[in-house]
Order: sequence, then structure tokens, then C-alpha cells
Amino acid sequence: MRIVSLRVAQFRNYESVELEPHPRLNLVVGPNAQGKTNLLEAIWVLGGARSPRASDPRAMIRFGHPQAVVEARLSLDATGAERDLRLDLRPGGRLFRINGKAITRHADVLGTLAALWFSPDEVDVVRGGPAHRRRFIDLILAQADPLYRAGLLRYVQVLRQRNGLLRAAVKGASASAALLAIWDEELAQSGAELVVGRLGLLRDLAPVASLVYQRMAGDGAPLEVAYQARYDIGPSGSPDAEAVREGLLRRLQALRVAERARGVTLAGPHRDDLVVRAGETDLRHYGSRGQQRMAAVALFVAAWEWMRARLGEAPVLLLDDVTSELDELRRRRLLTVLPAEAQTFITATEASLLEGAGPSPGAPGRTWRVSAGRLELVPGR
Ligand SMILES: Nc1ncnc2c1ncn2[C@@H]1O[C@H](COP(=O)(O)OP(=O)(O)OP(=O)(O)O)[C@@H](O)[C@H]1O
Repeated sequence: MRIVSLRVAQFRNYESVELEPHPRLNLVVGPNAQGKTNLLEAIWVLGGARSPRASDPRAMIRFGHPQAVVEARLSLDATGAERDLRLDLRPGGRLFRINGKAITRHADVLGTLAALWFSPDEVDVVRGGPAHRRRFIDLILAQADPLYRAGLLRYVQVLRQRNGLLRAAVKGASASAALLAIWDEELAQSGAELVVGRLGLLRDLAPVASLVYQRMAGDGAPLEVAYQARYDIGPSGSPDAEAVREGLLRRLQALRVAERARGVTLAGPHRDDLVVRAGETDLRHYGSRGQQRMAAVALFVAAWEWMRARLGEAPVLLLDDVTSELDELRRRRLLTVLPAEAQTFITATEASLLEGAGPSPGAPGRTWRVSAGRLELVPGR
């Protein structure tokens, strides 16, 4: 899919800008603190995702204004059909509209504008804690698979209820064994659905990520990405919900005393992780910064491929400041592994850092110069 036109109003340092992005490559250049990231952030949150840098959506409303608006006309690859997506950000919350119709359930927005965000901070998908890796796979799955979205909502609700019961038990309230057993079943059932979705994703994602990693690293070590749970999930190559359900249930029963003492659910997909290894090296703990960065890029490129295959639509790529920390060689390697067919928005302080971006030298695209919340189309690209 691609963004045909975009309007950003009273969002961060933008008063009001309208643009018609190029179907492929959009370079967004300008000095620091001018609004490059803000533009990508506007597109990202329009897709329904949380901002990578604002836990409170109010931070994105232009200072002194009551609300921000981001809207786009989207064109679908499969049918050429167009869709209008609009987000109103107000102090009270977010309101999304698709073709003018207000969307009441946030989960129904995800996937309308499928996108992936990548910045140097995404190295945390490899180097950071397990929550980063869980968020990575959940967001991919939630955008591409409505069943997974629904399953995730259900799991979060079950987890909340079960934790409530365990917390009450810590405070001395009676949490009957029978009641807990019911919530064990619920948690194991909805947890197993999530784990099976995640295993299916990894089965497809891992080989692609390994290929991309080897192309970038050039040292021959394959990248291994595997699911890590502290309960039996059966054979990961052929995901089986029943095996996962039983494994998780057994683990919950074994953890009964500890959970009653701590008042929290100690096993399930909310605590699982991914192992990311290159050869013998667990990159999460022992990878060099360069290896971790390459593995993160490889995971994102593979995620893009997976989402495209699953949705039948190419997700929009938002690449913020990705070239800044890299030397010439790494920069070139990075730019050549990026999917050529994606509509891409890529920021940099200087256009020269993006030399070689796109499928071939001199690839078609548009360059926008950003200065204090104003965009200017640079002629000639
Ligand atoms: N809610 C807001 N209202 C008005 N201006 C804001 C708001 N939030 C951030 N800004 C301004 O946006 C600017 C930062 O923009 P942005 O983060 O897009 O920078 P950038 O061009 O990507 O720079 P860098 O290259 O340093 O990443 C700052 O000048 C900041 O004061």
C-alpha cells in the first residue's frame, strides 16, 4: 500500500503541511530539531501504533493547540482502491476514522495503514529486554492478522483478571482453588493461541532474517531466531495449540505456590522471549553493537517481507535517522538490503548520507527539505 496524499496539522512543530509522497522513495532531510522525525511519527501513529517517543499522545499536539489531525489517502496495491484514514488527537484521546466513519475499537484500525518503524533505537529488539522482542512480534502480528489481534485483547483481559485474583490472595482474601483452576484454563487456552501465532511467524521470518543478516555481515554465520518459553511448547517447527496449552497449564500448576505468594502470573506469552543467535553467540547478551544492529535490521526486513506476503500489501517503511551512526560501507549495505518495492520515508541530516538509497543509483523519488516545521520539495530528484 502507499500514501497518495498526507496532511499533518497542529502536530508537534507542524502548523499545517500537505504533501503528495512519491510511491517509492521519500527522503526527508534537514538539520537537527526541524521536524523530520515528527513527520514520520505522524504517519506511524496514523497507523494506530503507539509513538516510539511519547507515552502520552498529548505530547504530539502542537503547543497551545487543542488538537492535532493527521490524515492520509491510501492506495491499495492489490486493487488500486483508495481509502481515507484520519486521526484526531485530543487531550481526551485518539479518534480514528476510515472513509469518514468513526472507529470505536482501536484494534480495528491496525493494518489499515500497515507500516514498520525503524530507527537506531530498534537495536533494542536484539539488545534490550524481552519486552522489546515481544512488542516487535506482537505489532507485526497485530497489524497483519485480525485473529491474533482479537486473541491478544482476550489474553490481556484474562491475564488482568487472573492477576487480580492472585493479588487478592496475597492480601489474604480467599482465592479458591476451583476459581484459580478456571482462570488457569482460560489463560492456557488464550495463551496457546498467541504462542502458536508467534511460532508460525518465526518459522517464516527466521530464514529470511538469516539471509539478510548474512548479506550484511558477510561472515557466514547464520542468524538463528527461536521462541523461548519456560514451559513446554512442543515442537516449534509444527506449532500445536493443544501441546502449548497443556505445557502452559502444567507450568501454572507447578507455579501455584509462588504465584499466590507474589500475586502475579509467572508464566505465559507475556513473559516469553526470543533467542537471537549468530553461530554460537547469543547476540542479546554477547553480540557486538554492529552485530546487534545488523540482526535488528535483518529482523525488520524479514518482518516487512512477512507482512507483505500475509497482507498482500507492501507495508510503508519509516526509517528514522538510520544512517547517522554508520560508516560509509555499512550505510551502503543497509541501503541495499531495504525492500525496493516499499514506499519508504527516510530521514537524514544531509542528503549525502542517503546516497545510494533505493533500488539503484539515481532511483526515482522525492526529496523534502524540512526547516522549522515547513516542508519544501527539492526539485530534480
Ligand atoms: N508538541 C509540540 N509542539 C510544538 N513543537 C514541538 C512539539 N513537540 C516537539 N516539538 C518540536 O519539534 C522539534 C523536533 O523535531 P524532530 O524531533 O522531528 O527533529 P528532527 O528534525 O528529526 O531532528 P534530529 O535530526 O535531531 O532527530 C523541536 O524543535 C521541538 O521543540
